[in-house]
Amino acid sequence: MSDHLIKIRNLQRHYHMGEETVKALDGVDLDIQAGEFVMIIGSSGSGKSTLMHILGLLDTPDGGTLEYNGVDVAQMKDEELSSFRNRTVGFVFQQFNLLPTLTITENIALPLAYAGGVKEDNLEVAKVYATKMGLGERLGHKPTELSGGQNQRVAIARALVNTPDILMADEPTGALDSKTGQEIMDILHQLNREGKTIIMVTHDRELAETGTRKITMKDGVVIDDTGHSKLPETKQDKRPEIGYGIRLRQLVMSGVREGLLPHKMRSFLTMLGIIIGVSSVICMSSFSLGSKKKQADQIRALGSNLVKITNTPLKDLELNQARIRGSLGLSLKDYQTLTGKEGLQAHAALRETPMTVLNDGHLLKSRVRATEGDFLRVNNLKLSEGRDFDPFDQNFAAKVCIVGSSVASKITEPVLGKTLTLGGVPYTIVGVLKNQSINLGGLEASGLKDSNSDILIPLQTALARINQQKLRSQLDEIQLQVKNEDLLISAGAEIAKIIQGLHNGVKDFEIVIPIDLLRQKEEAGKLLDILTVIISSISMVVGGIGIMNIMLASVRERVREIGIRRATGASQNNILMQFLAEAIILSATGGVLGVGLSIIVVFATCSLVEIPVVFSIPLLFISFAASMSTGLVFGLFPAKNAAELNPVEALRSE
Ligand SMILES: Nc1ncnc2c1ncn2[C@@H]1O[C@H](COP(=O)(O)OP(=O)(O)OP(=O)(O)O)[C@@H](O)[C@H]1O
Repeated sequence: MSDHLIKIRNLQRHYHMGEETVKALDGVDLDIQAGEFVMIIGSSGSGKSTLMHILGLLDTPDGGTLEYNGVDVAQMKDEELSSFRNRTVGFVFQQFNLLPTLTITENIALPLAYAGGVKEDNLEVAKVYATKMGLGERLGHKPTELSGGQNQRVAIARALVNTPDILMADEPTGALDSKTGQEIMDILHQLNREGKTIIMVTHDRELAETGTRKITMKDGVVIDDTGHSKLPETKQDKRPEIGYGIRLRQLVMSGVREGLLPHKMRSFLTMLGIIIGVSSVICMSSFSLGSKKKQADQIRALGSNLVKITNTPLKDLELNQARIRGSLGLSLKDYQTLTGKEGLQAHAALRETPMTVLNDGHLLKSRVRATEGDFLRVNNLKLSEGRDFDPFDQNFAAKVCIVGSSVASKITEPVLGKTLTLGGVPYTIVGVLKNQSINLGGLEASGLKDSNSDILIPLQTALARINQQKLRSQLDEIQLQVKNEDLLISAGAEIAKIIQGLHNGVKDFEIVIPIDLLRQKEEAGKLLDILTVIISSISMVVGGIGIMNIMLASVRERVREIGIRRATGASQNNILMQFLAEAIILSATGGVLGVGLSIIVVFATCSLVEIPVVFSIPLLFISFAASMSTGLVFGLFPAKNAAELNPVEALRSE
């Protein structure tokens, strides 16, 4: 342990400006003991402030050694240096160096925040110090609302709040009138009497005489050193040791208050890229999910687990060749063969039978379809009244029909039992179908149609009437409903094989699996999804660049603030985290606004175009996380810039 509080040997600090080298300190040797009141005097440019900055560990020497209580500060890392500035020294500057956005209590509490204190406690301690300095009435004021003398008292309170061993004052009365200056000097002398070591730079020769020791500098060296008597070291109350570092909540709050709130419009515009990126990806995904769900629901509403075998109408030569090769087109035999297979839940056969339909002698626009099997069940059709065809109707080719809801609406009540004339032959209405309100936009290729304008007749009745058409295949469609949706594709392949065999290899049929068509559409839609992600990512990158740009500007604007924070004990890490927190808050707020906006847009649009509202919850979280990461990635460079600023240069900036 050294006898001296401070011991410096051959201290050098040179500034290089082009060819020229300014030797601000050119070999200073000095020992300072605890309890001294050291006045440093000298002409302008003699190196006083430079010495003070090096003593306060705000600047590093180019040569020589500086020891505090025998510890060489050259060995200290940034965290230790910052902790030292925070706890061992307190600075008072000529220009006060208070943060204009903070109240005086908050300014005084700043070193406590970097000492890791709890905010509420910090403010209480700060109030005690403010009151000690006669500022009890002005606790909630901002520095711009106080006089120069009051501001300097705030600065002294801030310097003392962490009960440092040494107070360093650089021209503390320089910006004050003589009366106020005297008051400040009285405070410093009182502090010295209480045991505080004080090192003060001054131009004032009279003031210089009031210390316990006077050091005169010229051209970077000490030319005179008078009056240093060994003083009894006084014990000072130390604050209990607490972990060094600032709390995350305080970092976030200072980011919001000093970085974002003073520039609300700028902050909002900066967020726009993120808002657009996040909301566009969520909206596009919701629209795509919603329309997929709607189409899947529609397909299921028209009969789930369906495999349809449709007859391919052939013409002329092709038709003749097919018949010569032994294929009669889709036939009852095919139907009977297929329905004998396992794994089916229900089945139906269908033949389109275009006919003129007359109701009471008036033409009725409709589609006549001859059916066999569980046509109603397979196609998810329900009867609103009457009955389905029974085996008797089929076996005896009964002239009965079932009408769709819109056909029924054109017939005078009661509909059941009425007669319609189909192709000149009267048919009795035995059943009426329930209305099927389904919008088939985009899925016509699946062969799905609503049945409201249909008139169904028994297949055997139709075949009995039109058997003479030799070249026409018996059936237009066979519908099979399989038990297990997962087996649809394999069932389709198997069915194709069977019919190919029955048709002697003639490919005059087609297998349609409606739900598979939807899957194929989804596959095609993936390109759009990828495109959306790419566009959103570009938007995020643009947003990120916006954030980086604004953060760089913010760092440039706040260089002095950074210097003040460093002087009160902020480490490089604290500054880095502060600006990073600010960038992340900016982007995360953009993310939240983007998510909020997308929810509004999705609800509004979906209700307008009648698609179900579907959100991918993981995507909401992913988009938000992506926005936060954008802030992290693009905020890192400006935050690093801020952290690496030289504290002295930062303090000197205007
Ligand atoms: N960042 C810098 N770059 C170049 N030269 C510098 C820098 N900082 C200080 N100097 C020079 O170093 C010398 C000492 O400066 P310093 O500020 O320590 O003097 P001072 O005695 O405190 O002066 P004053 O009383 O006018 O404040 C001066 O010549 C100054 O121009």
